[in-house]
Amino acid sequence: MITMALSKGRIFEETLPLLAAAGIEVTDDPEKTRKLILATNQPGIQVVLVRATDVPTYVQHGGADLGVAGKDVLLEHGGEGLYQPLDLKIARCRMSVAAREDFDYAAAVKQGSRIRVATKYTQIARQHFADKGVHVDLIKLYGSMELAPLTGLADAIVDLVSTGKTLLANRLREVEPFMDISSRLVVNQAALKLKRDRLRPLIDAIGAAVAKD
Ligand SMILES: Nc1ncnc2c1ncn2[C@@H]1O[C@H](COP(=O)(O)OP(=O)(O)OP(=O)(O)O)[C@@H](O)[C@H]1O
Ligand SMILES: O=P(O)(O)OC[C@H]1O[C@H](OP(=O)(O)OP(=O)(O)O)[C@H](O)[C@@H]1O
Repeated sequence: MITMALSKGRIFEETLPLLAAAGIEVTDDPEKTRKLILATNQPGIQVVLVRATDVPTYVQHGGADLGVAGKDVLLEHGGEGLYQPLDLKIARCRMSVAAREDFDYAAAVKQGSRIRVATKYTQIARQHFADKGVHVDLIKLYGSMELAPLTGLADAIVDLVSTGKTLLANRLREVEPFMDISSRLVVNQAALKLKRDRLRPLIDAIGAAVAKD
């Protein structure tokens, strides 16, 4: 059996056409069933539904042979034990610094003052500010990051931006987009060796579907 880990929502939906191009159809709808193991039209391939942030962990430890995860999630995880053969070019967005409209980010950065940044993406944020030589106090959050500058918890946030609607709705300004994000196919390195005959054609078919788009 080949097991693929996907998260519900945009990753599942945007991966479906790539699987279809490889001849794989998921026969259950994750929005209609409470099942976490979904069958496909191929008896030897199943899909498991996990949290987006858990996909690398499942694949790293062999709970799944392969999966789809955002670059953001992979950078936070570290990518240990994972082979990353394909950028699937789905779930595209960017990682940005955002702040209140009245916060002078450029001046704060130039003056070399310490800034307080709230984020779910502490590894990515730490690396970004280290590259800029900016002193930063990071505050780890698990969601609703937009609230942090509005309540005085932080000067700025590091978060994903796509249309910019979430920032706009909360009167925040994108002050520094710094990384393009898309989702990658990740494969367990041991599984790639042991199940190579089945995994390689699957990876190649998905790769061909990405190239066609
Ligand atoms: N607004 C967006 N537009 C496009 N892609 C996005 C957007 N937000 C997140 N993504 C990408 O999609 C991936 C999955 O996001 P999704 O919102 O489905 O899960 P999540 O809620 O972040 O994860 P979890 O359930 O673990 O908290 C993210 O890791 C990111 O790479
Ligand atoms: O720039 P935007 O298009 O507003 O997207 C950005 C938002 O999307 C993500 O959240 P989440 O996955 O909760 O948002 P969504 O599913 O509502 O897009 C992210 O954490 C931002 O809050």
